[in-house]
Amino acid sequence: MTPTAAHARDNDPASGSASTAQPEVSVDGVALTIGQNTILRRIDLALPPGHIQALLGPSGCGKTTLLRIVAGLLTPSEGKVRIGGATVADASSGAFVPPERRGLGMVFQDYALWPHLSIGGNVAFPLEMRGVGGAERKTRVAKALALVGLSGFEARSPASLSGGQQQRVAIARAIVAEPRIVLFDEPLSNLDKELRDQLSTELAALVRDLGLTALYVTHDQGEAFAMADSVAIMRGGQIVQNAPPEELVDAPADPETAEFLNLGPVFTAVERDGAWRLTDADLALEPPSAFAGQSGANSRKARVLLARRALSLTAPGTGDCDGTVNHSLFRGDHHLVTVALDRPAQAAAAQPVATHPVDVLVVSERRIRTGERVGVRVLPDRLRWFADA
Ligand SMILES: Nc1ncnc2c1ncn2[C@@H]1O[C@H](COP(=O)(O)OP(=O)(O)OP(=O)(O)O)[C@@H](O)[C@H]1O
Repeated sequence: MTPTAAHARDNDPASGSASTAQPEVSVDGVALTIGQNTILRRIDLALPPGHIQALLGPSGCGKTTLLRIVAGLLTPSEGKVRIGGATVADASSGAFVPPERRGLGMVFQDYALWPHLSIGGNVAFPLEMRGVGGAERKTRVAKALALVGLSGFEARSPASLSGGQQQRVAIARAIVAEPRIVLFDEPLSNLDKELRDQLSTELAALVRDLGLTALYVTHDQGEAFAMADSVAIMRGGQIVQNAPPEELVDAPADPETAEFLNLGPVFTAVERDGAWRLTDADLALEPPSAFAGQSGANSRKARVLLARRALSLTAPGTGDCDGTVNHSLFRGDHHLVTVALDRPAQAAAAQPVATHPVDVLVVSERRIRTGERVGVRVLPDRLRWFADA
């Protein structure tokens, strides 16, 4: 895709009152219950103009449902959705603006191209719906196809295109009417990894170049982190954390989020005689003072994320803990080494076979053979502590 200049804005009735001070999209206290099922609980989101917001979470967490509520394909049981400052859904008043009047473009996982229409016909469809005349339609279709790298494809049929090309057509169709906002529902998940990486980079550049505000549903962390300004982590119908990717990596909100983001293992630590140690490894740790201050008199347990970025390898006896290499995986430009940390001396004596081995992942530049003894050094300010619930 070859982004050029920013699009002019449509005069859409749903977004005509927009001002740059307002969020382009806001979701306030949205909940959805269907029968006995609570699918979404009190969702709040505010997308400033030009913001790319990803919704990331495991299957069934409610990402698509939230997107469909913003799109107007579902109505919320509670709460309000505003687009460009105008209310488009409000459960308390019953206000509802239908999808075609929300000024949105949409891209779905399955491309959703009409097989009986040519590529040109598919891309022109939103313009036809708006009564745009033939000559202008042709120009705008050509421009949209050029933006996605498919100039001259107007007469082709969808069936003659590869999956990646079909998705480019769907993207052209979503932007041809120059919407302010585009909603993406797992747009790349039907494509193979190489194409996904390429298209996600191109798509992010296109969205930014056009100044679009985007809501982007995915279960692929790499895609969300590469594309989005902020990533909302969803679990069980709720947003558990919404932050820029760097902040999610630095400070995941809870152990489940740390594990979902595959940042490293989370272990239990206990405080005894003023010193904190892992329960199952011979490793003393220093918690941040703010965290130590938060623990009450009875709270002597915590959980701690031993993120890969907090650990490095050193010679045995020269780090914070020694361990034995379980295995080493070559990852193209580094080795990912799994180290079983040594158990505390008294636990090892009482119970020679570790019931809870503390396996940590450490990045290494050299291959290390299984069974080799190593030291592990910890960078205390890269640890993430969680008060035990
Ligand atoms: N019409 C419906 N009636 C009852 N339950 C529904 C309905 N639509 C969705 N659900 C349920 O709501 C939950 C959230 O679904 P949703 O499709 O939003 O999840 P998701 O995070 O997008 O998952 P996936 O990545 O698999 O698409 C699921 O448990 C789903 O079964």
